[in-house]
Amino acid sequence: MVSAAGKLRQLLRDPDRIIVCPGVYDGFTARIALQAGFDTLYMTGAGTAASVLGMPDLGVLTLNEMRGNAEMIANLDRSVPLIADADTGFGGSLMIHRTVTEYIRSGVAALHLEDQPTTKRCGHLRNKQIINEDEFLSRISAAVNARAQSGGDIVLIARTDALEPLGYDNALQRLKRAIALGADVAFLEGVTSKEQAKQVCEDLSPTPVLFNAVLGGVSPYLSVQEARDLGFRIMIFPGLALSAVYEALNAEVKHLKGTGTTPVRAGGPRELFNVLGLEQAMQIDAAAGGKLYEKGF
Ligand SMILES: C[C@](O)(C(=O)O)[C@H](CC(=O)O)C(=O)O
Repeated sequence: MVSAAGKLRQLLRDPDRIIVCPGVYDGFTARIALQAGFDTLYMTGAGTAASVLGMPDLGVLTLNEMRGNAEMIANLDRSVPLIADADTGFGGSLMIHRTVTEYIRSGVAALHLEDQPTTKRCGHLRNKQIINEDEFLSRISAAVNARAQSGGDIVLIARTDALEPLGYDNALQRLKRAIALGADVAFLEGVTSKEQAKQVCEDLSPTPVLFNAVLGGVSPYLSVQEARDLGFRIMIFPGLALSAVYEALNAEVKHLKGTGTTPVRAGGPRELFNVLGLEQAMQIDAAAGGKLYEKGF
């Protein structure tokens, strides 16, 4: 069986293709994206912090929390590769070794590692701090070595947040050196214009470059087609599910609080459970000779 990373590598081999990954952060949002037919997913750290901890994206998640969430999402449908956030790698070289090894064991197809200190913040917030280049490259080396020693595979995405504090040339150099060490994909966080977007894809060619579509963030709005035309090979939408849930639920709780009523809906719990695999659950029981669900629900 081809590994999750192997599947993602196959998709990356087609130079005309852009891999589109809706950002999900739990089983439910992942199932909704899978049902819509996406063939790759992205697990957002910001969304994981929000859903697991009820906290903002400020480097408070531990490896176990992030890895556990990624493992659950990656294994809902193992034919769909999951790209997962690994923030700063959660510590020094030994921790990064452990992070990469455990993400591989968990069935994650790709992870991104960045050059912020462990007291990081979302890349689209202001006044970011940055670790020095040698430290960043040592993170990347630790990841590359861990992959080689694991006997498995994972696509390594080097992310730099150096653009805002240090400028384009410095950020580009970090990415080039990370690629030379064995990173497979480059991620320039917080691209500020379409010209810069095109430039980074050209400057790093033929290495695939990822575009982080944070709606309302510092980067220009790009459609999938525009991102592809600019040269990007992967596009993630980290805030997609978070914003949709926030807007929809915010309106509903306010409505309930204000009026004491909720909207009347056609679909009940069965429709939601169908998205979550009700049919497969029935089949599993029937295949084992069970009669629990033979009359349906
Ligand atoms: C991609 C990202 O790391 C994430 O956690 O999903 C965030 C996105 C966000 O906070 O909206 C980032 O860009 O830093």
